[in-house]
Formats: sequence, structure tokens, C-alpha cells
Amino acid sequence: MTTLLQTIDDPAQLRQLPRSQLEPLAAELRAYVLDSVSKTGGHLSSNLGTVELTIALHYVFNTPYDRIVWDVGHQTYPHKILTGRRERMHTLRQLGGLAGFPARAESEYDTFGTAHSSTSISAALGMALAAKLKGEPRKAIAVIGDGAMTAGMAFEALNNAGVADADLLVILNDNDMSISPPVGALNRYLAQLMSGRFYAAGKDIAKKVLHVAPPLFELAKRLEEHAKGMVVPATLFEKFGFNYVGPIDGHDLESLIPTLENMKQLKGPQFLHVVTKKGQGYKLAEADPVAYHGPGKFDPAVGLTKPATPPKPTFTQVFGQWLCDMGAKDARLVGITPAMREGSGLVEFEKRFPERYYDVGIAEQHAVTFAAGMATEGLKPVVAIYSTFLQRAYDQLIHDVALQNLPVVFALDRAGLVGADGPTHAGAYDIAYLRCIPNVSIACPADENECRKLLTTAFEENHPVAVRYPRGSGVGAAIEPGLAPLPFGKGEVRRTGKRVAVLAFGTLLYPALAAAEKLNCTVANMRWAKPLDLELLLQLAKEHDAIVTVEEGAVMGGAGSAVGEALQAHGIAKPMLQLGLRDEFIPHGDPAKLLALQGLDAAGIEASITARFGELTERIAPSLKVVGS
Ligand SMILES: Cc1ncc(C[n+]2csc(CCOP(=O)(O)OP(=O)(O)O)c2C)c(N)n1
Ligand SMILES: CC(=O)[C@@H](O)[C@H](O)COP(=O)(O)O
Ligand SMILES: [Mg+2]
Repeated sequence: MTTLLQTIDDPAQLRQLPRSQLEPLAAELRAYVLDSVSKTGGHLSSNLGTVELTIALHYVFNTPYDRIVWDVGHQTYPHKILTGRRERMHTLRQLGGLAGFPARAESEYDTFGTAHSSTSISAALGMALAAKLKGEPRKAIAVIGDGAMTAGMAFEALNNAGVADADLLVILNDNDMSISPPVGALNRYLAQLMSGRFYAAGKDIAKKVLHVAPPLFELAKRLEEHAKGMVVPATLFEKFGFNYVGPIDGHDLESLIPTLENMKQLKGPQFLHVVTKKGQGYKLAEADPVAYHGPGKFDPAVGLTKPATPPKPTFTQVFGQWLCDMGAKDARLVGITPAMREGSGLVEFEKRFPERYYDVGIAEQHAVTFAAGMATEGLKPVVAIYSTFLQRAYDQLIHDVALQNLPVVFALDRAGLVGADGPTHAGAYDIAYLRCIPNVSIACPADENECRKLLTTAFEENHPVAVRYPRGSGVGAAIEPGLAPLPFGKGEVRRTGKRVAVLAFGTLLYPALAAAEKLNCTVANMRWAKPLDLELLLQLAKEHDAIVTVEEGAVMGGAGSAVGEALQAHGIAKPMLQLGLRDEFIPHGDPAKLLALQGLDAAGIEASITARFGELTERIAPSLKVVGS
């Protein structure tokens, strides 16, 4: 039997449905999302929460002519399903499959690529003003979550949009959650809006917007009424120049559709506040939206389960443990996260040291300058941040931390390829973007034990140091429990071979060792991309005919470039091969496969060395014995 959902390959078909069929459609869509995410893994709670909103938006607006920009984009699975991608949902976040976020290359309905948060209002305002300049009557809609709304960028856009003569609709999807429970004064304010006498049942609100009034007129009227003490104060969003409507129930199509239909006719900046529940409709996700924010595969009948045998600790866990241990030893340590408590491994630290734990919201720029301020007062801030999200705070890193040479530790998680999230989240650039900043050092641990030790080294230094480590686990090195550091700026030789020296930065040391074992190359674990261990480098250059560098980061400007620059500066001309991430955006997919495609697995490294320096190498052993593993 054909289901209702199967009849929708395009939102134009959705718009033909009678209103009475939308609720059954929502039920099917929700079940489809749950079923497909349980088979592929991916973002779940946020998608279960946007089912009705997605239907209502495509039902009321003439998409793709009207533009919907989804903030972060991790809530767009219902949108993907309704816009012709239903049958490809089983490929989600896999190599060659659908992306986990909106992607312009994937569909004309994905009007703007997102994944880093809080860009939607800016982008939609740009679209709205472009439409105006071109004389096109299209609408632009930004859908932004309460978490994403905490970022400075969202407020920069509101500030601009509130006085722009643009037909922009901002929809605040307020589920009272970020990935973890939301933080900050804005969250408190939104809670007040919901609990106070502003709150009205959806249908009443729908009536309120039935008469189409120019927003400025509405605002003037409200100000007048306020002066007379007749109404509650204008909301923050009205003060920003928006016509504010809400809050309304974001799961009630009978509220959403008439409200959107009416707001569609209004001119100028409009703001609709909808209230949704993260995980709506799947009891386990409703009860624990954090666990179901981005689960792996699971059986929906059972829910998430613990693996029978405990897996190797992830680098994130190694960091989290180190932070607690160092926090116990040194009361100056403070832990800072821009809204990534779980992902960055700070759950335990918050429990044990709540007074030294700071979740600042989705506010990377603020997080970095906030850390700088603390460092000026003698504290030792550790900013736990994904490599990709530190990109947001580049000026703060240079101007507020490095220029003043402040001792801030950057625990740079997700360095290198991250897999299913794809190019938006890959930590490909940190070595390149950090290396050029004076005073900043960069440690690249090769395994879990080194990670712990290098964090200690970083903490003991009196200047900014980043310790970069990848998503997931490494080789499973035994972790020494103490807090002993490794020497600052020093690497080590891990294998002595002939003629070709392979210099590895980070976890690719292990495939490099495997490749070198076959070709009888020397391998150095360089550990620091900055400062380079010059003594070791010059020694290796003297003793070998060729140098190969290996890193899980962009080749351009990366650690290999640093080696080339250093050799040149010392007047050493050596044939060099730089292996790392190519100058391209690397798609989503299984990280091991992606690394292999980049030629960064053992076989790829061996093949590249053979292709370039084959005559210098000796093929010595058929086995893949890895030194030190
Ligand atoms: C710049 C940036 N920082 C952090 C993140 C990680 N992140 C993804 S979703 C999310 C929470 C977003 O909360 P909200 O906008 O309320 O959406 P919800 O998850 O509640 O649906 C965070 C912190 C990100 N994507 N981009
Ligand atoms: C959408 C977003 O930015 C996060 O949910 C991210 O996908 C989390 O990534 P990790 O799974 O690596 O923590
Ligand atoms: Mg939210």
C-alpha cells in the first residue's frame, strides 16, 4: 500500500494535500526519520522536533522559490525527506550519500550550506535584500534554534535586519535545549517569555496575526499601550525592530499553518517564536535529548545500549580525565567550553569542579577572549574546542591571546577528518592557521598516552599552546596515570632506517611506521608542529637523502610546509614529499576510507614514498610489523 509520505517527492505535491492529511503525514514522517536514523546514525532529537515545522513551512511557502535557511542544518532530515531525497536517506552521512547538513550541491531546496551555527539570519537577510534589489517577491526565512541564537553572529544579524527594509521571517525554534541544556541570560529570558503572561495557546496567537498590520504601526501601537500600562513590555525582538509573534506550539499544525500564512503577508522583519520538544514523539529521545542528539545506529525498540566490552578510550575521554586530574592538582585551572560539554569531554569536570567550569554558549569568539581575560589574572584557562569551531575565533586567538602571550591551553579536539559530519566539521586547517601566529605552539600527540603528557606540557608552559587530537580513539596506547610532561618542542626517532626519513606529526605516526617498516625508512615522531625540533630535523636531514612529512591536516601551510621552510632557512636543499590532506574539501564518510582515499593509510603512504623515492628505499619485509604499537 502506498503511504501518504510516498506520494510526496516534491513540496508542490505536499501543497496539494488537504489540511486534514497533514497530521497523518507528520506521523509518517516522524516514523520515517526515526527508522532511517536508527539505521544510519545521525542527528535525531532535533529532527524529531522539526517535523511539523518543516511540513508547515513547505506547505505555506512556495519553496524553493521562497528560501528557507536552516541554522546548523542538523534538523533538516524531515526537509530532505520531503524534498525528493526520501529514498536516499539510507545513504545519509556515508561516502557518496546524502550529507548530514543542507548542501547547495545536493538540492535546490538547500538554499544555503550550514553546519556551523548561527549563520541563518545573516544569510536569509542577504537573500531577502537581494530579492528586493532584483525586484523579486520571494520570501526569505531563517529557522534558528534557541542554542544557535546565543551566538554573537545571530545578534549581529538581528541588529542589521531590524532596520533593514527586507521581507525576512526569522523563526526561533525554541526547544529549551542546545546539545546540552542551554545556558545564559538569553535562555532565561526565553523561559520567561514562555512561562509569563506572553504565553498564549496557539490558536489565539493565530487570531492575533489575522489582521495584517505594518510592523512599525504595530510597534508604535504597542509602545503607546505600554506607556499607558495596558500591555506587558515589548519583547527583546521587538526592540530589535521585529514584529514578534508567539510563542506558539511548534507541534500544532493548526497553529503553525494559519500563523505562517498570515505572517507571510506581512512586510518587514518578522519574528515567530515556536516552542518544540527535542526528541518529540520518541519517548527515549524526549527523556534524554542529549544522548539522542547524535546517536550511532540503534534498535528503536530498545534504544541506545552500552557496548558489551568497553571500547578503547577516545582522545576526548583522555582529555576529560586529564582535565580532572590537572584540575585537582592545580586550582588555577579553569575549563571553558563553547556549548560542547559532552563532545569535548567536560561532563565529569563540571560535576567535580562546577565553580571552575564555564559553558559560555555557542560563542567561540567570546570563549577565547574570556579565557584571555582569566589568564591575565593568573588563572590557567583550558579552552576545550573543536578544531573547526576555533576557526570562528581566529581574531580573538591572535589579538587577545597570542599578541599578549597569554598562557591559554587550547584542547583542540576533532583535529583531522571527522567522518560523517564531513567538510564543515573537519579539523583540517588548524596547523596551518595556528602555525603563522607568533607565540603559539602546536603539539600533535601520536597516541593517547602522549596526548595526556603533552596536555601537561602545554599547561606548564607560559604562553598559548594548542594540543590537537582527532575524533575517536587511537592505537590504544596504555595511559600512564601521573601528570608527567614530555619535553617542550622535542620529538623522537621511532625507527632507524636508511636514506629516507619520514617525519610524522600526530596519529599518522602509526601508518607511517607500518609503511616505513616495509621500505626501511627512518621514522621520527615529531610531536610538535611548532616549535619544530630543529636539532632532530637537521640531524635527520644530514643523515638522509630525502624527507617525507606526514600529517592529518591540510598539506598547504601545514607541518610539512614548516619543515620545508626550516630546511630552506638553514640552506639545506633536500628532496621532500609532503603527505597530508589535499587542497580540496573532503566529503563525509567513514574516516578510515577517507584517509585511504587521501593516501594517508599505511598502503597509501608506502605507495607515495615508493612513487617518489622508490630508488632510495629498500623493500625489506612482507609483514606489517609496527614498531611501538
Ligand atoms: C559555531 C558552532 N559551534 C558549535 C556547534 C555545535 N552544535 C551543533 S548543534 C548545537 C546546539 C544547537 O542548539 P539549537 O540551535 O537550539 O538546536 P537544537 O539542537 O536544540 O535543535 C551545537 C552547540 C556548531 N555546529 N557550530
Ligand atoms: C551539528 C553539530 O555541530 C554537532 O552535533 C556535531 O555533529 C557533533 O559532532 P561530534 O559527533 O563529533 O561531537
Ligand atoms: Mg534548541
